[in-house]
Amino acid sequence: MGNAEKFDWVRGFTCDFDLINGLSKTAESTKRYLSQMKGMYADDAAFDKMLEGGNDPLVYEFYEMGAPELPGDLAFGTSITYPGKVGDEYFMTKGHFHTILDTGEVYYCLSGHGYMLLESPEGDWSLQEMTAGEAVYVPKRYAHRSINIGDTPLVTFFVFRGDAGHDYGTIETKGYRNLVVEKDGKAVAVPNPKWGE
Ligand SMILES: O=P(O)(O)OC[C@H]1O[C@](O)(CO)[C@@H](O)[C@@H]1O
Ligand SMILES: [Fe+2]
Repeated sequence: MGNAEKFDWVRGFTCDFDLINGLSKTAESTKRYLSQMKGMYADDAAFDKMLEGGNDPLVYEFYEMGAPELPGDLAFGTSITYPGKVGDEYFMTKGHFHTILDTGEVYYCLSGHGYMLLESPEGDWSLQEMTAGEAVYVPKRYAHRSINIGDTPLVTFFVFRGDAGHDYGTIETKGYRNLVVEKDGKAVAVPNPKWGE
């Protein structure tokens, strides 16, 4: 049974999410493996090397609970980005704009350490630091990507409008203007050499 049928979106329901690892015993997660992110990391050689020998690390997973795609419903769940790097670039989600660009989102960090990378279509961007207990507001119009800069899973709980939708087109074609890499043991933002390609 899929998540949409498991939960009563009309009369209400409860669902568990672990505070440390973010996983649910009730809902099924959606998993994204490294092979599904081809071209998204700056270092293609390091990317290909990590997939050698049939390896395909799990980069992140999240819960699509099956919220009705309507303006009055709320999609929510946890998102778990695992620790790791491709070359010197930290593991991250693909990231997306909302199809209805004028819709925001809230993320509350349950555990781990990372950044939410925000970027508007006009190129305004920022990194919002996430540690347990911090909430990040993703304003309408901003693309958002979670980046794990720690060595434990980065676990967040998110909520957004049910009909917002995910627009991956821009991110998959142009990318983000900046990347977050490890330099001298620190996480720093650097210009994305592939941006606009
Ligand atoms: O869209 P991406 O970057 O693959 O990541 C999915 C994440 O975005 C969300 O849709 C929340 O915006 C969650 O489902 C999950 O945290
Ligand atoms: Fe979103």
